[in-house]
Amino acid sequence: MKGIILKGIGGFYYVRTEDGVIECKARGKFRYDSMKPMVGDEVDIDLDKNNKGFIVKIHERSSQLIRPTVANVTQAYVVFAIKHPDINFDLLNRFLVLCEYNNIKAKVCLNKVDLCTEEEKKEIKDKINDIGYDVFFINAKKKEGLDDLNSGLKDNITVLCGPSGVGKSTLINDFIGSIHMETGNVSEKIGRGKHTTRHSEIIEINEGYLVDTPGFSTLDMNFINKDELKNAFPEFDDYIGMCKFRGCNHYKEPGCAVKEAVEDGKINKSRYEFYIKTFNEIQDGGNKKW
Ligand SMILES: Nc1nc2c(ncn2[C@@H]2O[C@H](COP(=O)(O)OP(=O)(O)OP(=O)(O)O)[C@@H](O)[C@H]2O)c(=O)[nH]1
Ligand SMILES: [Zn+2]
Repeated sequence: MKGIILKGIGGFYYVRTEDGVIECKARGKFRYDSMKPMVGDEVDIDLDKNNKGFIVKIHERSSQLIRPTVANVTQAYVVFAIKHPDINFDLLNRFLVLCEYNNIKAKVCLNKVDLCTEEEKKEIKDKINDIGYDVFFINAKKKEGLDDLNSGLKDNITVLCGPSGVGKSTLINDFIGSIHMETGNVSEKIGRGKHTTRHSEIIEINEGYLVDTPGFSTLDMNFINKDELKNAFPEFDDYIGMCKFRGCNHYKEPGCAVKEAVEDGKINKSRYEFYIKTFNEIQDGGNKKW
């Protein structure tokens, strides 16, 4: 039987299958393996003669986050506030690069729309669309503008990320609150303390899954090397193979198609500058902690 791990506590894994959620243990081989089951894993399970579940196979992962520890996240809602705190574009770019690096599709959610004017909205939207990402304006406090984000959960494992104070917890509660109201199971999710350590979990919602804690906290600094960095800018993809030198870093090399595209205004200049700044932060040859 196939399923997906919703949560893991104390050696037990709760696996969503066609026949409901089944409590499973991992077969011995996984305990000694570096590849332990993770929340989000697609697994095969067997039932023994006492109807106890065992994980017998873990399918290949498309992505693997460390904090929270969740496999196969497909999508990130990258949450920033329009104001309070103001958008820090450097930080936004970091989140976007981390998403690309982790093979996760990013959608930019701009919260606290109640605090800005239409002109301000347009200006920010143009800027973010220009670097190639969709923008969703929301008011998490009043649960406004959430329809597209709610329907976007379908068929995805979604994590919310973004800096402190932008409304991530409010938004997670908006999503989870609606589902728990539907199922009448409100109590479990109320009063989730900020400082209590808890296991992460993916919550079934709108035919998809939502990671119930924010990911990529600003403290999460991933390892990334220069080639991985280059590949984390989707706007460079159109120019792959067009630079004069193979393995061009789009930096000081002559005949660089990416640099030409920047000069022609086809690639956003501030994103390119962010690329160069980050490139310089990464030491030659090896991985450097951001
Ligand atoms: N004006 C306004 N305030 C909001 C909105 N959404 C959330 N807030 C407020 O913003 C503050 C921060 O919200 P949180 O949900 O705690 O933010 P967070 O991103 O989870 O913050 P951390 O836990 O520090 O990472 C709270 O006081 C919220 O009430 C909104 O749409 N408009
Ligand atoms: Zn180049």
